[in-house]
This record gives sequence, C-alpha cells and structure tokens, in this order.
Amino acid sequence: MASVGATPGRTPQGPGPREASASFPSPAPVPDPREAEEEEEEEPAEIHLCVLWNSGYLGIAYYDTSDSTIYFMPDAPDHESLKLLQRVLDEIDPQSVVTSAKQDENMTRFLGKLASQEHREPKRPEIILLPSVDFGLEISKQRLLSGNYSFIPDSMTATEKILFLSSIIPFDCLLTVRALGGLLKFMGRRRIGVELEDYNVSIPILGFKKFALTHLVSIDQDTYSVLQIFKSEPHPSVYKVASGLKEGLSLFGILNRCRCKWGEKLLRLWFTRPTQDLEELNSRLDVIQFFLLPQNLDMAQMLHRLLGHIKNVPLILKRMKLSHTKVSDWQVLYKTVYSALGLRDACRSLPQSIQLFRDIAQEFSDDLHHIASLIGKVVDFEGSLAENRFTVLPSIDPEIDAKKRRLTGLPSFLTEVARKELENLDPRIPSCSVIYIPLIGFLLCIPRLPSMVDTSDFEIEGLDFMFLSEEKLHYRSARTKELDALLGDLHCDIRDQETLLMYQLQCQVLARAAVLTRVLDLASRLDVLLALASAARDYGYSRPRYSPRLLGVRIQNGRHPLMELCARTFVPNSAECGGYKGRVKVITGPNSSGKSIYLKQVGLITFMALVGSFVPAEEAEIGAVDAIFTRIHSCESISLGLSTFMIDLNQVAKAVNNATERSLVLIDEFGKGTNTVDGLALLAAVIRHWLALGPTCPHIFVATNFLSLIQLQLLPQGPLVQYLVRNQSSSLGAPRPSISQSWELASPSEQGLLEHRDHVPSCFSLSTATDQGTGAGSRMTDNIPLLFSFKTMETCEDGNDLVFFYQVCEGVANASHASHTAAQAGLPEKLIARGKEVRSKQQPPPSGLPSTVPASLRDLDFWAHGISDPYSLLLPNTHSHPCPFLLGPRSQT
Ligand SMILES: Nc1ncnc2c1ncn2[C@@H]1O[C@H](COP(=O)(O)OP(=O)(O)OP(=O)(O)O)[C@@H](O)[C@H]1O
Repeated sequence: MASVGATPGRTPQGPGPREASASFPSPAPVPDPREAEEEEEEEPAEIHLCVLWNSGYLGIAYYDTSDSTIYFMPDAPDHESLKLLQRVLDEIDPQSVVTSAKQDENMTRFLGKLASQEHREPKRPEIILLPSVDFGLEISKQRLLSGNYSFIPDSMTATEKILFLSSIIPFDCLLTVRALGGLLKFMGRRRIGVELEDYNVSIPILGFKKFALTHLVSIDQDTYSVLQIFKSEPHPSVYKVASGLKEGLSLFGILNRCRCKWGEKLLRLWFTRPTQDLEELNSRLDVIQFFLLPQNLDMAQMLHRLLGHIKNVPLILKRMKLSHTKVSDWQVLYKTVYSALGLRDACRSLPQSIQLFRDIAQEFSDDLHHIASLIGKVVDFEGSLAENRFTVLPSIDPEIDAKKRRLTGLPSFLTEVARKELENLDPRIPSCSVIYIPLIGFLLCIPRLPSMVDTSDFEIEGLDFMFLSEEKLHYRSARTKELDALLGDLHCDIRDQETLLMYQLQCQVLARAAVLTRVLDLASRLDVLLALASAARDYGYSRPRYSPRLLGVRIQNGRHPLMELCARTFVPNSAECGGYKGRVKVITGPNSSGKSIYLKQVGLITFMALVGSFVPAEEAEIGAVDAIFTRIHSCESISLGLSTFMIDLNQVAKAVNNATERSLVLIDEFGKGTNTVDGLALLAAVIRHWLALGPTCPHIFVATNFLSLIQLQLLPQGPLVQYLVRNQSSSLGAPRPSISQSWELASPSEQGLLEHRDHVPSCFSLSTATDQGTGAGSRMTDNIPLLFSFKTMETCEDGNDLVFFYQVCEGVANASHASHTAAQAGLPEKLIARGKEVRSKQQPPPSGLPSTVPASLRDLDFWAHGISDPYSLLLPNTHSHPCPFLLGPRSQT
C-alpha cells in the first residue's frame, strides 16, 4: 500500500475553496479599479430627448444614461423656426427625439428636415411620435409623482415626496411637465438602460436637473471647427478603436487639464455654452484669479491631486440601483468620498467670500463621513479583490466570522480526508486531492494515468465518475458525500450573508445619493477652474473685463492661443471694434501675412472670455456679444457633400440673416470660390448691406485678398467721409445729424473740416449719429458715429524678399505679393516670371467707379437689396462679365 511518506510525490493535497475553483476555466482577472474606471468611461452614453412646442413656447426634457439623470428646460419661448430647439439638438446630439403625434406644422416641418439630414454622422436622431394622450398634463404629473427614484428616501411619506419633487420640478411650466411625462412614458416603453433586466427592475433615475439656455452666446458648429475650439482626430491607438477619436490641437485640448472625467465633461459643456451671464462669468474668473496668486499655488496643486480621485459616481450609483455593484466600485467610491472630504476641509480654510469655496465647505455634508466610515468599516477591500466578490471585514457579523473560521480550518481537514482516500486508491495513482466546487460540492480529484484512455478506463470501484478536466478526473466518494452533508452549504451561506450585507450597505449609500451628486457637481466645477488657472499661469493669460454697455470688443496685444504655441515668436496685435473704433474692419495684406490668424485670434479671445477663462492678451474688454459668426475656410466640404462656394454662401447667409448689432462676424476670403467678379461683387454687397443697417450693423472683421474691393471703390465713398466731418463738427458743438439724414451729403462749407479726419484712424466713416426725434437712437448704446476702417498687415520689401512683421496697422495693402508666396511654395521660377510680366502690364485703376466696370459690380445695390432674403445669395450667375482690371493682357486679347 502506498504510504504518503514512502512515496515521494504522492503528497495528498487539500486545497481550500480557492484552489478548488482553479480546476475550472479561471475566472476573469480581478480588475484594477483604475482600469475598470477607464473602460467604463468609454461606454457610449445615450441621450433621449422629448420635446413639445405650443404657442411659441418650448418644453424640453431629456434623459442621459451616462449619469442616469433627467434634464429639463423650463418652458422657454422659441422662434417659429425652432432655433432654440436646434441649438439644444446641436449641443446634446440625442439618439432619439420623442414628441407628440399631434403637433403643429412648424414642428412637423422641423422634424422632417431633421430626419432628412442624411449627411449627419454618425447618425441622425430617430424621430419617435407617441400618441398625444401620453403627453396629457394630469397623466404626466401622476407619472412624475409616482416614479421610483433612488434619491428619495423610503422613509418619506407620499405628501413629503410630492413636496420634495415640487421643489425640484417646475410644475407650473406646463409644457415642461408634459415633456417630462412623455419622456417617462417613452423610457418605460423602451426600458432605457435596463433592456436586459427583469421587468420589475426600474429604470435608474438619479436626479432631475434644470438646464437653461438663456444668456447664451450663439456659435455654430462651423465656427467651433474653424477656430479650432474642438478638433477630433482618429485615435492612433488600436486599443481605442471603440471610442475612435481623440482631441487634436485645439483650444479645448490646451485648456483641458482636468483631473477627473466629470471636470472634462463640464469644461466641454462650458465650451458649448458660452454665456453672457456676467455674474456667472465673474464668479468663474474670481476662482481662477485666486489660484493664480503665487501664495495659492501649493493649495491649487493639492486640490488638483485630490480631484484625481473623484470618479464616476453616477455610474456606481446606477449599478447600485440595479444591484450590479462591482468589487472595484466600493474602492472607487471610498476613495471618492474621502477625497471629497479632503476638498471640503481644504475649502473651509479658503476665503469664504468666493462662492465655490463656500459651497464646497457647506454642501459636502457629514453624510460623506457617514458613507466613508460605513464602507471603511464593512468592506474587506483586499479580500473582495482576492475573491472577486463582496466580502466583509471580521467582526461585522459573528455568524459569518464563525463560518469563515470553519472554512479556514477546512484545507487541513481536507488534506486529512484526501490522505485517507489515497490509502484506498490503486497504488499507481500518485496523488489525490479533495476540492470544493460551489453548487456541485466536494469532489475527489486524481490525475489521469497514461493507461486511462477510454471513458471506461475512468471507472474506479467505489467511486462515481463525474467529469474530466485539465487531465484530472473528478469523482464523488462516500466521504465526499459525507462532507457535502456536513459542510456543503458553508461557502454558499457565507456568500449569501455577505451579499445581504452588501444590499444593506447599498441602500445606506443610495439614501445619501444627493450629497454624492452634489460632490460631483462642485468638484467638477473646481476641477475646470483649476485647469483654466493652470493654463492661464503657464501661457501668461490675463483676466478679461466685461462691459455690458460696450458694443464690441477691445483687445490690447492679443495673441492666438494655439499659434503662439507653434510659432517661434508670435507678434501680438490689438483689435478694437464698436464705439469710436467702428463696426467694420476690412483687412488686406499679402498672402501669408497673418490676416487669418488675426481674425481667428479676435474670435478666440472673445470666445474664451465668454466661457469665463483668462485670455491671451495684455488686456481685453468684452462688450455685450450675443453671437460669433464666421466664414473661414476649413476642409470639411467633402464630408458635407457641398461645394466650397456653397458652404461659403451658407455661412455668410447665416451671418447676414442672424447677426445683430451685438454679434461678432469674422469673414475670411469670402467670394474666392467662384468667378472673381461675382465673388468680389458678393463680398462688396454683403459689406454694404451691413453698413446700410447703420446702428444695427454687427461688428465685422473682413480679411480679403480682393484689393479691387478698394481699388474699384466698391464700398461707400464720399458722403461717408463727409459725414465724418459732420460728426466732427457736432462734437465741436454743432447738432448731430439724425438717422434719417445719415446718407445726405455734407454741405460744401462742412467739407472744409475734412482736415479733422486725422482724428479718426480710418479712410471712411459711416455716420449714424443718435436720433433725437425718431426713437431709433434709443437702440444705440453709444452716441457715436459708426466707423468703417481699413487695416493691413505690415510688410517690408527687401530686394526680392518680402519681410512679414505680422503687425496690424491702418491702411490698405498695395499688392498681394502672390509671386513671393508662390516662390516660397516652390513654383518654378519661369511661371513666377510670367506672372510678374502679366501683372506689370496691368494698369492701376482710376479713382471712382469707371464706366468699364461690369454691370455685376455696378449693380451692388441690387445684390445688397436681395441679400436680405437668405436664398438670394444663391442667385444664378447672371451678372458675370470679365473685368478689365482683374485680367492680364492675354485674357483681354
Ligand atoms: N501674429 C503672428 N506672429 C507670428 N507669426 C504669425 C502671426 N500671424 C501669422 N503668422 C504666421 O503666418 C502664417 C500665415 O498666416 P495666415 O494664414 O494668417 O496668413 P494670411 O494672410 O491669412 O494668408 P492668406 O491670405 O494666404 O490666407 C501663419 O501660419 C503663421 O506661421
């Protein structure tokens, strides 16, 4: 008989439960909480939006699966073309849009257009029409009040619940309530987020939050793209194919130094919602300014470190609600709560005059302590990670402890059992072990011998063969059956009891979900502001000032935030528009002299100020800006399926139709995509159209290579200069002309005052002095003439070379110096020489509009008139004639 001691290698093994399970395909490796977090962040969020439009008002509600929250916008007025709704759609990009089947024709038209946006990527929203009865007011209220919300403690009575909900949901906003009701109905039908769960599992709703789109500065997607505010690029890592995109060189990219994902999400939200709410903007700037003080640097770094531990709490709460909590969730939640307490303690030591510090100090309540100490006392993190299931620390439940002790003694006991079993086995069998497999029980496990080929060879007398796995044979013996009877449920019992404790802990945490949600809100705000402060410190940004009375912007030595990081030396430039500095700036200059960069930096600095960030300028004063429109070339024409010129026209039409006297309009190289004459005519017509608006003219920066715009004097001439004189004289005591007079010629005597033009830095000015009698003047906030000026980029010719100073100055470029750019681009010298020859034959245009100027240019008023209709910009090309001043001698022949 084989004895244990006499047969080396025949050592019987008595593995504990952990080793037992190792005989089966190994369980998934225990996730490191960090990895788990990263994986989860990439889960695509779904947004489902419900909208109702009635009598000029909009009710909107949407559910975001990423934080299981319902967002609603209190009833808001909207234009018949549903601009506000479009803005919401652009911003949240919902998966589905739900509305009532009974709707008015504006909404039908809007949804029809939405559904036909075939070029939209990745996909257009699914339009879902529900019967109008699903949006009934009473039924919606009932649905809202009877919902099962984890943030409402079970202890609340029905009346308390109603009171609590009415403090969150504006029940007086009827459309919003109906939209919320419709949304709940839709979510219930689709089982959003719980599609694979049992029917009795309710959809997790962790909160209701209001969102408002008032005070918003309107910026369209093209502007975001051409100003490089966001720039998505395909991710180079093959491991990130699921998410696919990463942020390229963009404003968002350089300012996003957020430590937590929710901070990054909030920064993105602020970027998509630049605001005119000065209180909000100043409160953001106050925090940034505080952290920029050298003595607060250590504190900023400490807070930044703590923020790194604030994790995806909504996702954890959602899993708790569905009882899918993972082992790593407890660790993540514990760290998050402890870090939040750290933030609170730190903020209590900071000046309470700053709202954010005060909010964190007060609102991070002792509930956090409670959650942290509960988790810390109950959860056995090490044990949980080792067993990949929730386990509790000793002394939480004496019964569990006793069972665990028995289980701990089990390996040596099983070794003893195995030794006895081995004594009864065939001596050829070198070793054996007794293992425990949950739900199957105890089994005798012996290695497969070379002689055991067929299934019939596995049979051993007195043992019941169960299965073969990894070259090991598993049997049930009389002894293992005894063990089953004696200990079999021990393991399961421990599991069951620990799971029960986990549920209790979950309920305790969920009852305090409100404080966790608040932690996330305030921590992400702090994270964003620390990120903006860090960028401001590194890049030398300064605090902008807001002047609601000022129309336009004033920037002293501004820089392009991205270009200054790429250029060896960046030349700062100032920009002023509005007030005495005029509304329209026409910027000319040779190719590559920095016109586009200048235009973009004006847009970017204004945008940054409206987000509440410090700006790359020595000083910036931002007036009331309600929108930024751009027409600047980008490369997206292929993806949009439109011609470059059509994109040009669409964008300019958008600006022409929507820009107000508070809007900033940046136009670069408009009109280049078509016949030169038509392009030039269109550009001139657009500028004239705006100038004709007088005091309601937007703030416009136009960069153009069309020098003919000036050489052919296609912009308003004489009377405007003379009106400058009238205004000068009015400043000397004479009465100002009224708006109705503004296009009249000044009297000859007044023309003598032309010498005063040196006081204004422009070639032309357009008079729109205040109206004292008609009431039109009340629309103006600054009693000054509108000026219209030419700017150019300073350059200097050094022999054949052209030196760029990238400095904006008053005046007009005299040549495009295209040959210089062509040489730099590597065009053969022969071609460049021919170009110069043709150019030298060209006569300088005479002053005044010559009779040879084609009809299309003379008909500018026709264009300008037609432009008030958006589609008139798409007029067929019926006015094109060759222009002798634009063509070389060959073309003329
Ligand atoms: N302020 C500046 N300081 C330093 N370098 C600058 C500055 N502005 C522009 N540049 C440099 O000049 C290059 C060309 O600038 P930009 O594209 O603005 O020229 P442009 O006048 O618009 O040219 P084009 O008329 O051909 O479109 C930039 O890529 C940058 O390298």
